Amino acid sequence: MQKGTIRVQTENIFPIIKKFLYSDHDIFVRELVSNAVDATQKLKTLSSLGEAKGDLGDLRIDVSIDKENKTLTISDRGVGMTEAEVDKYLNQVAFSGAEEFLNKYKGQNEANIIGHFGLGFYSSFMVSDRVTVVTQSYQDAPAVRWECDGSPEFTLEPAERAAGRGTDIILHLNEDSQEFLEADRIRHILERFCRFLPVPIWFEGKQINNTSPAWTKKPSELTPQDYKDFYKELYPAGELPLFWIHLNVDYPFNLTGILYFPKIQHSYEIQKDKIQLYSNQVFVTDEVKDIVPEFLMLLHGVIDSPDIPLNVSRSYLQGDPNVRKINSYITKKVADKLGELFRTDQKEYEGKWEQIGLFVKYGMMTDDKFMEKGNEFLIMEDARGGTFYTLEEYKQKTEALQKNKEGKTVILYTTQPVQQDAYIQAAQAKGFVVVKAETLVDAAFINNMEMRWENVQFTRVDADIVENLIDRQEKGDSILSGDQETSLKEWFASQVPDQHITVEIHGLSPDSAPVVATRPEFMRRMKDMAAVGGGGMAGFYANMPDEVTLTVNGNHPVYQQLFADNDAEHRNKQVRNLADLALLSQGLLKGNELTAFIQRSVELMSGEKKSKIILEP
Ligand SMILES: Nc1ncnc2c1ncn2[C@@H]1O[C@H](COP(=O)(O)OP(=O)(O)OP(=O)(O)O)[C@@H](O)[C@H]1O
Repeated sequence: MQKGTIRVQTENIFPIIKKFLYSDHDIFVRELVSNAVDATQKLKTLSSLGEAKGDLGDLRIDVSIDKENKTLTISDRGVGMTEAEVDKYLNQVAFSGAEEFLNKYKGQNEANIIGHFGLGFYSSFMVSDRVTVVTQSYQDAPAVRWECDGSPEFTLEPAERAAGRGTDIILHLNEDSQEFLEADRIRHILERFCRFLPVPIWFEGKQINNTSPAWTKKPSELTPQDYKDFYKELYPAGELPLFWIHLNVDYPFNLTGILYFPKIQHSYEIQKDKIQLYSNQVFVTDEVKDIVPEFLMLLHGVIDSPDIPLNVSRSYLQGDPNVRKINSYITKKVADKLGELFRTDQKEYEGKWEQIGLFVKYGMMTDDKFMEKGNEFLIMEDARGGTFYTLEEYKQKTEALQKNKEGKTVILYTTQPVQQDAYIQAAQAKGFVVVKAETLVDAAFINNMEMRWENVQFTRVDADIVENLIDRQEKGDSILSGDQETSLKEWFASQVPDQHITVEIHGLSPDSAPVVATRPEFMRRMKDMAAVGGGGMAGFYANMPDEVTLTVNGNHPVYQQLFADNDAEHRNKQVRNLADLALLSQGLLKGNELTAFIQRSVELMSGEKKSKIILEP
C-alpha cells in the first residue's frame, strides 16, 4: 500500500474555491457522470486509433444507490486509470487529464471531451465523508482502489474489479446529503443535467438519456417532423413552434443548437429562460441572459458550445469575446432565417406575422445590425386586414397622398381597429392607408423607428380630424356667420366644461361627422408609454388627464337646426349629446357620464315624440 499527501497546484487554487462556493450541490452528479462520459469517449477514440484492442463491450454508465451502506456509485466501462494515472489525476487537484488528452490527440479524434479544469471530481467531497475509486485501465495493468476522506490524506492499494476495465466512483454520503439516497431525487438530477449525454446512462433499470439529440445531427439528416419531435421532447406541454433555426458553427468558436420560435398568442404568456445551454451535451443552465441577445430570450431550444466559459461569473461572461461573437452570430442567423422565410414564402410569413412581429420589433429596437436587416422583412398590416406592406411598399403606395410639407411619409396607424373604425373609415375615404399597430410593443416600436427611420412620421388615425392628419390645414370655409360661430363655441363650452377638452370650430364637409373627438399624438403617446411602464418623462404624463380636442364641423346641417331651436334647454341637451357621441367614439365616455348620456338620449327621443304629437294635429 502506498500512502502520501495530495499535492495541490497552487496556481490553480482559485478556480477551486470558486467552484466550491457553488451553491448548487446537485452539480456533483453532473461532474462525475461527465467524467464517466469522458472516459468512455476516450476509449472509443483510442479504439478507433487502434490503441485500445479488442471488443469494447456495452459502453454504458450505471448510477446506483445503496441505501444500506449509504453510498451512491457511478460506474463506467471507459478507459479506467492505472495506479500511476490515479496518482497523477486524482492526487493532484486541478490537474486535468482531459486537457492533457486533448492536447495529445489534437486533430486526431472526433470525441468531445467535457472536462477542462481538473476540478470536477473534487465536487464529490461536497456531499461525501469519503470517496472510493476502484478503477482498472484499458492497458494491461491491475485494478487499484483509491480512497480519501476529503482531508489531504489518501490511500492507494491494489484491488479487484469484477467488471474488468472501467471505473467505479463510490460516494459515502455525509449526514447532510442523505437526500441523494432517494431515487426520485437522483433521477430528477440525471434528467436535468444528463438528458442528452452521448453515452447511455442507466438508473434503476431504465436509460435516462437520449444519446443523439437532434441538434447534434446535420440539418440534412433531419425532417421537419424530427425537429417537432425534439421540441416535444424538450417541452412536452408546449404548443408546436412556428419554425426553427439550426445553428452550426465551428469557426471562430464552436456552437451548435436549435432555436425555436414559439407560438405566442398573448403577450402575457411570454416566458423567458426557455433556452437551455449545454456544453458538449451536458446541461449547464437555462439562464442564457448574456449569451443570447435580449430580444431573442423569447425563443426556445438548445445551444451547445464548449467555448462558453461556464464556471465564471456573469460580469466576466459579458466581457468575454467569445460570448460577444456568439451573440452576434445568433442575431445574424435569426435575421437571415427571417429574411429567407419572408422571401421564399411570403404568405406563410404573413400568416405568422402576429407572433413573428414581436421578435422582429424587439430586435429592431435593440440591435442596430438586426434593424438593418429587419427593414426588409418588417411588415405592417393594413387596417382592413389581409394586406401587408414593407416600409418601402408603404412609402411607394402613399407617395402621392401621405407626404407632409417636410417631405416625410406619414404612416397612419390604428391601435384598435374596431374602436377607431370611424376614424379609419374617414382616412380610407380620403385614400389614405392605415396600418395596424395593436401589439404591446408597438407603442415603443413606433417611437423608436421614428427616430431611426429617415423621413418617416407616425400618426395615429384619431390624432386629428382627417383633414389635418398629414398636414395641418387652414381652417376650412365655414358657412356660419361670425356670430353663429361664437354662439356655437359658447354652447359647447358651457356644455363641456372639462378644462382638458378643447373645442374648435372648423368648416368641414357637410358629410363629415358633426363633432370629432381627437387625442393629440404626443400627449397620448406619452400616456401610452407610461401605462406600460416607460420611465422618465412618461411617468409624469401618466398622471395627467386625457387631452381631447373636439372639432365641431360648422358645415354640418345639424347646426342649422340648432340655431332654429328656441328651446334653450332642449338645444343644450342636443349639444351635449353631440359632444358625448364624439367622446363615445374615442372610448372616453364612462361611468356617470355614460349613464347621463343614455338618459339624456332617451329623454330627447321621447321629447321629440311629444313635440311631434303636439305639432301634428
Ligand atoms: N471515471 C473516470 N475514468 C477515467 N478517468 C477519470 C475518471 N474520472 C476522472 N478521471 C481522470 O481524472 C482527471 C481529473 O478529473 P476532474 O473531474 O477533476 O477534472 P476534469 O474532468 O479534467 O475537468 P473538470 O473540472 O472540467 O471536470 C480527469 O481529467 C481524468 O483524467
